[in-house]
Amino acid sequence: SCSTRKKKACHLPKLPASVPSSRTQMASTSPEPAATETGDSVKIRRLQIADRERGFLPLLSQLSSCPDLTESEFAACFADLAALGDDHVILVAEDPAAAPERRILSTGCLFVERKFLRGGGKVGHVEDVVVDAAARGRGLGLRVVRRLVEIAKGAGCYKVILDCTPELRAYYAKCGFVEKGVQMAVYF
Ligand SMILES: CC(=O)SCCNC(=O)CCNC(=O)[C@H](O)C(C)(C)COP(=O)(O)OP(=O)(O)OC[C@H]1O[C@@H](n2cnc3c(N)ncnc32)[C@H](O)[C@@H]1OP(=O)(O)O
Repeated sequence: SCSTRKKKACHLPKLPASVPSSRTQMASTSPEPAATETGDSVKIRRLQIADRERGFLPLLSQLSSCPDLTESEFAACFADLAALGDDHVILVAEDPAAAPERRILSTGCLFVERKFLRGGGKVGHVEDVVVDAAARGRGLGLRVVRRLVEIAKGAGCYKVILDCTPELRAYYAKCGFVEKGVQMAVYF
């Protein structure tokens, strides 16, 4: 939970040289696509700490339970995740023309898992993909997921996997995914 993270965040190890020390923006792995890619001004970039004020949490709450976090709780979670560098990438799509508190229109996350299998291989996990209800059907979900997959490929992952509902099969097929295996879970 974030309260656990909060405690840990006070004792973060010194970051390796490859991880930028910025406390406000997570590390970037490669250049972002041109802002005009889809013919509008929406730009895809790494999560910034200021995105708390731009509607990031209300957007996530369209996906699952996401109670508000205070500024310091948000900062603690951000610091914990930023310390994972390129192993935990959160992308957002920002519309600079929207109202300041509603600028984050889409988000998606990539977690890179290291394995002993495959000679110390890596697997990318795509999580927490959501597009604001008013901005769906404009290709934003596709852009964010494709970008996450590109980042996973660039990081040396041999595959990227995700869990979703049956209704989302067609969407993820458009993003390049094929159905494989069965999803199982234990909830606490
Ligand atoms: C791993 C996870 O996080 S799973 C959770 C996914 N998130 C959610 O379910 C949250 C609620 N839903 C959403 O946020 C959005 O509807 C998303 C993310 C599923 C799709 O985002 P959008 O921006 O609307 O999708 P986008 O416009 O990029 O669509 C890309 C293509 O997929 C298709 N598509 C989009 N959603 C769906 C759907 N639910 N069913 C079938 N096809 C779909 C589109 O028609 C489009 O196809 P086209 O290129 O032939 O026109």
